[in-house]
Amino acid sequence: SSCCCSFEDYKRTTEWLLDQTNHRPKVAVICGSGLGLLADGAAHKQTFSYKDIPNFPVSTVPGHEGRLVFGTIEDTPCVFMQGHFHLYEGYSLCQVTFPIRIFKLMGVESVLVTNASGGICPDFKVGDIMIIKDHINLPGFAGQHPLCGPNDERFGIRFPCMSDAYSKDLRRLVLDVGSELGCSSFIREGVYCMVSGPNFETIAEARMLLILGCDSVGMSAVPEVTVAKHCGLRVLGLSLITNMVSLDYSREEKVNHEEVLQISKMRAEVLQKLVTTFICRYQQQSINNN
Ligand SMILES: O=P(O)(O)O[C@H]1O[C@H](CO)[C@@H](O)[C@H]1O
Ligand SMILES: Nc1nc2[nH]cnc2c(=O)[nH]1
Repeated sequence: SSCCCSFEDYKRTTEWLLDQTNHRPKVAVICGSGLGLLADGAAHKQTFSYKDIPNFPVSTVPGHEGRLVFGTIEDTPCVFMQGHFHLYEGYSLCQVTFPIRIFKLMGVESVLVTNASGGICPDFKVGDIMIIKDHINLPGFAGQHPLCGPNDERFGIRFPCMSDAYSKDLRRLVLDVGSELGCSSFIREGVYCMVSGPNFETIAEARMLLILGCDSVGMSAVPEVTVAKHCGLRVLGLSLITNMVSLDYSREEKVNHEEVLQISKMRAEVLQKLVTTFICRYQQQSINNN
């Protein structure tokens, strides 16, 4: 899975966007399944359909609007991806992570990745918000990795460190904001595991993930976070637990995407409050380096 996008491709898209908008975002928010609403709190919005942006992939999954929204949260210039891309859609990981490098070239400093995932940790409940502390890149173990192929030093080094992929400062800040908003009872921290999907886990797979130390499982985030870390962006990851993964053969519940969307729409408002307040505090504290 070597990279299919050249530096010129990234540059062309970046220049096109810089030409079309006066917004100069500092924070990028990636909205996961059913979480497009996170952009609603922004002012001075300017929206682009993915299909109109040169080189951009388009969204093919329900719950992903396929729009790039520029706007401000208080004084912070932001860009929101309403919908992101997945390996299971047939995209290469280079396409999946294409927007991250565009954000980098536009001057973004921090990326806030959100998504929906299934709870593995038995203490979790549906509706919990898990701050991603670390991840397991399962497709990466098998060579499905966004940084495979020639390394472009203009973005980052050949062998990036991943032990600090999720900024400690940003995690602390979102925990503080969460407790200030009275959300502490449903904010968790944990390890997110990426699988390629598109099927949900078998029970044996879910049990394996539990043994491996995963707290939740989903089909996104990890490629974007990896590419963001590679090019020096700070990362915060928030995963909404939309369902509990069956670990037990006696359980009758069967997960489906409609249920995932239903829970994320139900919790989007809370998550929006958390994200917008986080961005305000982020700006106030102007955390400059990790
Ligand atoms: O990770 P996001 O896109 O938020 O959504 C998660 O939910 C979808 C499955 O219901 C998959 O796309 C999975 O990755
Ligand atoms: N792989 C996976 N992705 C999800 N996205 C939302 N819920 C789930 C889940 O249970 N498993």
